[in-house]
Amino acid sequence: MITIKVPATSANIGPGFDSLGVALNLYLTLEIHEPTDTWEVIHDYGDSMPSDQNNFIVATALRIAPLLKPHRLVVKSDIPLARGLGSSSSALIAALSMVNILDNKHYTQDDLLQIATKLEGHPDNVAPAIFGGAVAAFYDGTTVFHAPLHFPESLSFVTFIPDYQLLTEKARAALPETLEFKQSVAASAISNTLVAALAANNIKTARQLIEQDQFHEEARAHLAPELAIIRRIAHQQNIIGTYLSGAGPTIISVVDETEAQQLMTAIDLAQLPGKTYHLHTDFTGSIVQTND
Ligand SMILES: Nc1ncnc2c1ncn2[C@@H]1O[C@H](COP(=O)(O)OP(=O)(O)OP(=O)(O)O)[C@@H](O)[C@H]1O
Ligand SMILES: N[C@@H](CCO)C(=O)O
Repeated sequence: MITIKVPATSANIGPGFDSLGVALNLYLTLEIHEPTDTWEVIHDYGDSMPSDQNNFIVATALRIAPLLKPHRLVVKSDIPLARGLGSSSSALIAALSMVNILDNKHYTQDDLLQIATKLEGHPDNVAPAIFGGAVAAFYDGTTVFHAPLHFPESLSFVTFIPDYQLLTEKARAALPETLEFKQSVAASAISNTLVAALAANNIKTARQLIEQDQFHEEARAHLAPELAIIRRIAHQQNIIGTYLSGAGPTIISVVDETEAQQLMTAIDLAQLPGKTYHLHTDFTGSIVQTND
């Protein structure tokens, strides 16, 4: 049996829209079992999720390798669907890794990134899902350019996951078609300076910028009302900053390890519709294990 393990991811990290992302310690695993006459996908997502060739993982694999031989697959995941934690990206990477193995494609990580980004449309979930850690990336429509993004080791992620879904498609539809030049320059400079501040362990500057997104959070605020609420709660404490994870509705507060529990307690007291977790960076990225 072969097991593929892919981490969750939190994209944008505030002002880094469609560019910055970090892998987190929630995982999807895909077990490839014996060959079968037709595709079988065993999962615990319920009846709304297909269990045959129509399952997103199989359908993605067949887009790349239409003649791939059917197998029995077992999917387990603690990444909630449509919450802004990269569930679709984890499934996509698992599918491509399965093709790589079953069809002997010899894809490199960069090959996986180029294919996954072309399918997903933006690299900020798939890049950290593949490489692990935090990544800065740019996709020009043909090629993905990427580089590791340094996150100070002491930082972790207080993660509020609402109990409702928000499909990325809906959250992207809420975005403006254009952005005025002066605002675009500011939006870009904020993201650039945040990256430099994180790289320099300059927490003071990072704290001033992580909540200054100009690209997407305002346009999506009505779709993820907990962002403003949790920001107000978190501002009572000395944390780095709070942002909309990916396309939402998950809200993440970047905190020093020692401050996490105090913030989680304060968020829980607000009795918002969802659950709070203390997550950490996954530095490994997606891996393939062969179990005899
Ligand atoms: N393990 C899985 N197996 C099959 N389909 C999946 C799986 N995970 C995600 N999907 C598909 O992806 C959809 C969710 O993708 P979507 O991009 O809307 O949200 P997300 O990836 O969880 O969040 P974000 O992209 O903002 O991080 C699900 O509704 C389902 O169709
Ligand atoms: N950058 C993407 C991430 C989606 O996971 C968005 O915000 O729509």
